[in-house]
Amino acid sequence: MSTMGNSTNIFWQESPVGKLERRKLLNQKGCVVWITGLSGSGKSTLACSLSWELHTRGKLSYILDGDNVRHGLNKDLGFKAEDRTENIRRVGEVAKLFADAGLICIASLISPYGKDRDACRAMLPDAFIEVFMNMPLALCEERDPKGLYKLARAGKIKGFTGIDDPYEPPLNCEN
Ligand SMILES: Nc1ncnc2c1ncn2[C@@H]1O[C@H](COP(=O)(O)OS(=O)(=O)O)[C@@H](OP(=O)(O)O)[C@H]1O
Ligand SMILES: Nc1ncnc2c1ncn2[C@@H]1O[C@H](COP(=O)(O)OP(=O)(O)O)[C@@H](O)[C@H]1O
Repeated sequence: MSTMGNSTNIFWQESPVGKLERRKLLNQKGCVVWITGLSGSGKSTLACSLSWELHTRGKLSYILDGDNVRHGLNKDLGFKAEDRTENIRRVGEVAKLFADAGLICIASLISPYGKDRDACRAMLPDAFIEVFMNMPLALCEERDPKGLYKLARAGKIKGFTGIDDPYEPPLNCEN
């Protein structure tokens, strides 16, 4: 029996089909590619290219994109620090399930805080590849495909990453 968080008296249920069986069936090893960077740095573009490239090679992948996940699972979350932390925690847990299922899970989120990314890495020993889109703020702001930097500079969006909210570059990424 284990006690975790607010759930008590819960028991881990084993499954007859395990990670190794799934690995054999799919002929691939599940993992998480975690793409972090400023808005406009190219996270979604890279996630899509990678997913397509894997598909053409017969590898099963799935993209968890911050914008998309915020339309459903995380629609209750905003952009204050604790909401971003919860956003990353939930996506980390979902990514862990996908990796356990045998997929190459590509998570594409700003994920601005180092401690939150490190917590996800800790959940996935040997299966977490952190990719930093190391683009200067000025370039992202010049691209501004959604017009959000313009709104943030005009004070119409508060707490925008890189403008008036922090982005902590990774210290231990894989690229
Ligand atoms: N305040 C603020 N700061 C940053 N980004 C904002 C904000 N408000 C809305 N958006 C839009 O939300 C997208 C980022 O969502 P994420 O879930 O990746 O953010 S986070 O990881 O929780 O920080 C981000 O998408 P990308 O441009 O693809 O990064 C923006 O379109
Ligand atoms: N390698 C690249 N070179 C030039 N432009 C790019 C590159 N990657 C992405 N872009 C462009 O930058 C903009 C932001 O890319 P996007 O993938 O939406 O970023 P993010 O998901 O980080 O917000 C888009 O207009 C996209 O076409």
